[in-house]
Amino acid sequence: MSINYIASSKLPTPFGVFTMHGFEDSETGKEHVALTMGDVASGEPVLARAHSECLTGDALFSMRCDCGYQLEEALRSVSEAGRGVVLYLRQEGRGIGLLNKIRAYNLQDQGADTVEANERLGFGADMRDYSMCQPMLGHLGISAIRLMTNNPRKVKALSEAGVTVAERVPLQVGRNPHNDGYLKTKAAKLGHYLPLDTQADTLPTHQDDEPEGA
Ligand SMILES: Nc1nc2c(ncn2[C@@H]2O[C@H](COP(=O)(O)OP(=O)(O)OP(=O)(O)O)[C@@H](O)[C@H]2O)c(=O)[nH]1
Ligand SMILES: [Zn+2]
Repeated sequence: MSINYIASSKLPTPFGVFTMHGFEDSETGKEHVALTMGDVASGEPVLARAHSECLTGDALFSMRCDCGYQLEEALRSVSEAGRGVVLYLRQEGRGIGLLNKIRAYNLQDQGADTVEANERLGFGADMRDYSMCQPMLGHLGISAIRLMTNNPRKVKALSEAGVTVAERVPLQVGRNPHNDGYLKTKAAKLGHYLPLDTQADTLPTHQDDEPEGA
């Protein structure tokens, strides 16, 4: 694993102006991004998200998963805290790539769950690698994070990769009738801290937000 820092720029968003830092993994050619806001190098644990790419959820408004909602909530939370980092990691489809994820979705359309679909295609349930995170955070001067995730395996993997996770911050947003089964499978088979028995629509989505004073 060899992560090279390439360049930084401003990134204005609906949640405020972030600084975008681009990195390249010279072994895989993957291009990763970190968005920061505020003084992240002060030594105090930094509110952080390690977000795995999901083209369908992050960019195409898919309701099959919770990724897009989580990305939006993470950016909003960092902005509200005035300080934080979102790592956008280019490991689509839990590491199997976009086209294999579409193959997996096709199997899910026929009744498989998200884990069974990966396995039928010959992949593990989760093929991700977090070894780029410590070098990216290190470059930004971040020594400890408060990680926004529902995935205890992500906390463990990051810790094993040399990142100090001072705290796990839950990130439960975007449950809807289309992703309810997927979220239940994540809780039952992948160990995510998500309610198993909650009906869809009982967790908040940004679309459900009421205006102030309503
Ligand atoms: N193979 C596969 N990947 C999926 C599927 N649905 C979402 N993904 C990918 O899963 C990744 C996100 O992982 P999740 O398991 O949803 O969540 P997580 O990152 O482990 O945990 P959180 O930090 O709580 O979000 C992204 O790379 C998505 O592209 C699916 O059905 N099959
Ligand atoms: Zn997704």
